[in-house]
Amino acid sequence: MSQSDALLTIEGLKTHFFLDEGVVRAVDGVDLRLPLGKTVCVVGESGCGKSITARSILGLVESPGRVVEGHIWWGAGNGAVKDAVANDAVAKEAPEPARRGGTRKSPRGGHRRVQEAASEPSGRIDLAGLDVRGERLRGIRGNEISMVFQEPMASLSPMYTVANQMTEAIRVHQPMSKEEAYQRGIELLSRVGIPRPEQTMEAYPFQLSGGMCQRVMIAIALSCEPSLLIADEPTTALDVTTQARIIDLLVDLQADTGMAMMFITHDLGVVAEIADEVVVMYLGTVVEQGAVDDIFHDPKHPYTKALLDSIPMPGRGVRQPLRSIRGQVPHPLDRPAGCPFHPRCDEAISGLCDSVPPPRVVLGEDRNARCVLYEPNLLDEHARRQAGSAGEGQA
Ligand SMILES: Nc1ncnc2c1ncn2[C@@H]1O[C@H](COP(=O)(O)OP(=O)(O)OP(=O)(O)O)[C@@H](O)[C@H]1O
Repeated sequence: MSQSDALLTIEGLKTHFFLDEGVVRAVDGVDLRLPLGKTVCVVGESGCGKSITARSILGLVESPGRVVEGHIWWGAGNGAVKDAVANDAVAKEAPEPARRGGTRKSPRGGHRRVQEAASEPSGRIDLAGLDVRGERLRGIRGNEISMVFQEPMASLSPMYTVANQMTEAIRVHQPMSKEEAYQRGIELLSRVGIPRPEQTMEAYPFQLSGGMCQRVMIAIALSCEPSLLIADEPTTALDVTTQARIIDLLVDLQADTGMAMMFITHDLGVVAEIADEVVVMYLGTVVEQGAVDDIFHDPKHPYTKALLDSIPMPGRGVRQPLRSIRGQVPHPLDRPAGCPFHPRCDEAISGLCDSVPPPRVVLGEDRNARCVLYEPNLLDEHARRQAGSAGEGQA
């Protein structure tokens, strides 16, 4: 992926919580890129900062947390979003529907707002620099970038019908009469596979199943035809069959609209099924990012290897036992020096990994890992130092 293909680029993002007990460095130097029109899955054990990274993008981090450093660049550089808009116009005239990735089939011109947003002198907007309560970020949130959360029931108000909530959400961002918004709501509910949308519009959320509520939330998220949908473990609260249906729905919608998707999950099976790229997070940093096949077949970071060793994989053989990752993710208040993964790492180098923050090493155009094992200069220097101190010991 070239720089110009990135819809969202996060650089050195730090989001900290300022507690009486100390500073929780929930996100502590995240770098990642989301390409236009692709699905990027973010994985990692509980507490490693996946949700807070997503919330930081949208300015939804609650006090006492806040973004303290870094950039969240929105809108592709070098006019790529504008190119996508132009391609979109071409796609509308072409007989074939738009393809997965890059451009989008949008009967309503959903990229228009990104184009306006990207028409800054730099071509991109730094979301980290915007006032979290300001108009600008509110305009982008739920308009260009939408989010679907874990708990659909908690995201919908039990006091209002689906129709109330949908029409209100639609009218916040689009100039429509109540009647038009109602009709649009019905269209959206059928699009997310709700069989009797008129009936569902009149229901209260507590009258619907968890899966139906999540479909309603997805319909609301799609109402503005976002360029990016962030889905934060959208199926965790649902039973297995419903989980599979919701994931299929998201994949279909993504292919249909060409929106990019940032999908946060613990489930590596889902990652294998839907991801174009994978971001692996550990204790507030991205330890590896790459194309899904590379990550699964040639993982570089010891943490990625350990995660993959802990799940059943086709071809591994039934007799080979699964290995759990030893130890636990440390609390961010108790962050180890050097590489945060070193106390649990089978490949850690004493005197190096426990003291030197690991560099982010670019391993290919779309591939990077944050680990000293891929930085020959550091390894050589460490080996020289070791040899030097061994020599002194003998003298
Ligand atoms: N309001 C808060 N106050 C203090 N610390 C917080 C707060 N919210 C999150 N954190 C801390 O930030 C860290 C990252 O949390 P986050 O929710 O992003 O993890 P996660 O990777 O999404 O985990 P999970 O997979 O369990 O959702 C955790 O250590 C968490 O305890």
